[in-house]
Amino acid sequence: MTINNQEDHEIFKQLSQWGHQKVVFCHDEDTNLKAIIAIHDTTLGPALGGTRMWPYKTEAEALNDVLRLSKTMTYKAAVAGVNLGGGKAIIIGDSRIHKTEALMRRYARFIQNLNGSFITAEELGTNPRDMEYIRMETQYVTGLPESMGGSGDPSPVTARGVLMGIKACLKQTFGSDSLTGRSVAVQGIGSVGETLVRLLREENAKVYITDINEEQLQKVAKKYGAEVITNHSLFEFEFDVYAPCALGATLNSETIGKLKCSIVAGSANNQLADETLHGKMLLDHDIVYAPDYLINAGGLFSAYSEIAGYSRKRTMQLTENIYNATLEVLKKSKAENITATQAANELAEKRIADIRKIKGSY
Ligand SMILES: NC(=O)c1ccc[n+]([C@@H]2O[C@H](COP(=O)([O-])OP(=O)(O)OC[C@H]3O[C@@H](n4cnc5c(N)ncnc54)[C@H](O)[C@@H]3O)[C@@H](O)[C@H]2O)c1
Repeated sequence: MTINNQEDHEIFKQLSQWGHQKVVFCHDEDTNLKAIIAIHDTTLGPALGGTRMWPYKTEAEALNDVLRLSKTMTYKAAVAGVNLGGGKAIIIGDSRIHKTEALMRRYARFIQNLNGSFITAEELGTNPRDMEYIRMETQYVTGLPESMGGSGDPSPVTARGVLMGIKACLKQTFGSDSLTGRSVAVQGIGSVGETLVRLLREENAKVYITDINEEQLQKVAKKYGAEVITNHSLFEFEFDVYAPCALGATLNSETIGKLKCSIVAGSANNQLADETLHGKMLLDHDIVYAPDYLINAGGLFSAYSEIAGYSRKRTMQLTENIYNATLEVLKKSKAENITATQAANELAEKRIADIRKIKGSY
C-alpha cells in the first residue's frame, strides 16, 4: 500500500486503515530538520522503533515508509512476547552530508516531548554516536554503546536468532534441526551475515556467500571456510536454505519461481515484495518461509533488555526461544493452509487483542 498525492483526508484514511495512533511531523529551520515519528500501537507498551535517515525523493515516500515500518514494529514486538508497542521515525536527508550534532539533538527534543510513548534506537543512516547525541536531550533512547551502560551492537544477537529460525525451519521440513551437511546460501555478509556464517560453520553446515563488497567476501570466505558465489547463482544452484541478510524485497514475482531451495530464512527486513502475493507464491512452491520480523527479533531483545534492565543471559534466552516461536508459526501455517506471515500476524494480533482487554482493570 502506498501513499501517492495524498490530500489530508486520505492520510487520515490511511492511518485509520493501518491503525496508527499518532504521527508527528518534526521541523526546525535552524538545523534543517525534517523528521516524521509514527506511533502505530502502544497497547503492549511504549512504541519502540529505530530512527532511519534517508534521502527520500518525496515526502509521500517518506511518510509511506515510516507508516509501514512502524506497523511492522507492532507485530514484531507482539509476536516476540515483549511489552513494547510499535513505532518508527525517519529523518529526511543524506546521513553522510546532512547529519550534524545539532540536528540529532534538536530531533531528540521532539522525542522528549512525547514523554516516553516513543523510544528510539539506531537504524539505517544512524549509528551509536547519534544515539549518544539523542541521549544528551532525552532518556527515551536505547542501543547505546556498552561503554555507556547500553546493550551495544545488536547484530550478533540478531544472527543468533536467525540461526534459531533456520533450525526451526529445518526441523519442520526435514524432521531434524541438525545443520550438519545442510547447505545455506547467505546473501549479505555484513554485521549480521558474517556472524551467521560463523554460527552455521560451527554447526558444520556447507555455507555459500554472496555480497557486493568483494573485500569482505574474500575475508569471510577465508576466515570461516565459506564458498563465494554471485547473487545470480542464488537462483541457479540448489541449496537447502536461502538466507537473505542484505536487502528487502528479494522475494518477488521474478525470483520465487527460480528458487531451488526448501527454506527461506534470513535477517533482512521486508523480504517479501508483496506480503500477501509473494507469501502465497512461496507456499505454492512448497518453500518454507520464516517471517523476517519473527526471526530477526534478536536485535529487539537486545534493545528491550536495556529498557527493562534485563541481563545478557535473559536476552539470549529470549533469542533462543525464536526456535519455538518459529515452529509454532510454521505449524499454524501448515495446519490452516495460510502463509507463515499470516500465521505470525494472527498470533501478534491475538496477543494485542487479549492484552487490550485486561487494560483498564487496575
Ligand atoms: N543489525 C541488526 O541487528 C538487524 C536487526 C534486524 C534486521 N536487520 C536487517 O538485516 C539486514 C542486514 O543487516 P546488517 O546490520 O548486517 O547490515 P550491514 O549493512 O552490516 O550488512 C549488509 C550487507 O549486505 C551487503 N549488500 C548490500 N547490497 C547487496 C546486494 N545487492 N547483494 C548482496 N549483498 C549486498 C552489504 O555490502 C553488506 O555487507 C538488513 O536488512 C537489516 O535491516 C538487522
